[in-house]
Amino acid sequence: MPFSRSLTVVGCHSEGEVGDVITGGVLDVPGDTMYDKLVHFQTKKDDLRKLLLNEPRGRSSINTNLVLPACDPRADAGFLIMESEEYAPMSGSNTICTTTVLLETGMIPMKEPITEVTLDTAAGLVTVTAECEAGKCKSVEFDNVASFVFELDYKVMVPGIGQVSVDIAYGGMMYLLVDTGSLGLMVDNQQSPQLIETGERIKRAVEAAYTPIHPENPRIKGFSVLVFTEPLRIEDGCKVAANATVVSPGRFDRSPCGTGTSARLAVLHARGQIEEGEIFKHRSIIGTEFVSRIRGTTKVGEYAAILPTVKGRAWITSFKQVVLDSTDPFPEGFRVGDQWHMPPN
Ligand SMILES: O=C(O)[C@H]1NCC[C@@H]1O
Repeated sequence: MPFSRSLTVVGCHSEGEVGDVITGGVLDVPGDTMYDKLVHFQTKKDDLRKLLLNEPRGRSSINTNLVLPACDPRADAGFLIMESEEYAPMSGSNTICTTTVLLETGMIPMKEPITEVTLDTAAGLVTVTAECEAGKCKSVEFDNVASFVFELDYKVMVPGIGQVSVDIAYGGMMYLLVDTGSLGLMVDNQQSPQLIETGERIKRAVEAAYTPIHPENPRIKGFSVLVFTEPLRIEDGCKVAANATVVSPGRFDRSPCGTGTSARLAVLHARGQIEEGEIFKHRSIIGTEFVSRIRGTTKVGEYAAILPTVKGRAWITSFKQVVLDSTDPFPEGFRVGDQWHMPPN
């Protein structure tokens, strides 16, 4: 066979966001922690992420997860999250997809009605509780890592827009949160091009002025994602908000974004707008929902932090064998500006 790579991949999406899972074809790599393994892939084996996420095998709006043995003996499995521009330390939609694939394919035995799984991620241990019935994960709830606010109402001058006020928070990835109404915009699919362009511009302007650094793992630094927020509303007695999450290089998260939901909960708590135990439903650009709450509080370095719990669903979409022909001229794929937001030179 002329193939230089052959990978077993289970296709999956969580509330619309694709989080495919590599279940075979990649050997474990050295590293004492999952973050060390993340760095190994980032610096020595980034061709795998590019092969799967770039065209022609991928597209701008997908993620791929790699299941690996856990480093922490308390965990059932480890996994690394590959996104278009980075390896995310943690991700909500990808945790829900990975858990669903691990349980529905029998890589970890499913126990009905509830299966508890501990996953080792680059951001730390994450406990997951899946509601299971007839071989299917009906919902997946994860106890995310401690989330906290770096800055509320940080002011930045954005070329072509003017002064913008942003909140800066960590929810497993580094977030910028911007009130959509403050820019005269709305969370609305019709406004997508404007939201994407504005979001990427704000991100670049804040990046030039501020670098958030995780106090307990300084290797986690710099911004990943921007969330356009809408004010809280009350629906059937619950706090609800829509969001549009701009993932670089400039596309929307199709899910409500689990780490973004965690960052939003940290901001809402810091502003006194939500209390421990209250339900917060976060809606995506396509109207899908994650249900979340604050399960406790803690500290991360000097920062007051919350412990977020987020619940959503995922569905397997395919079982595929992805190959690289050794004569393929694009072993790391390519990007084209009609589908990919190309950053300015
Ligand atoms: O759910 C999340 O946390 C995310 N979805 C894709 C981008 C983020 O990782």
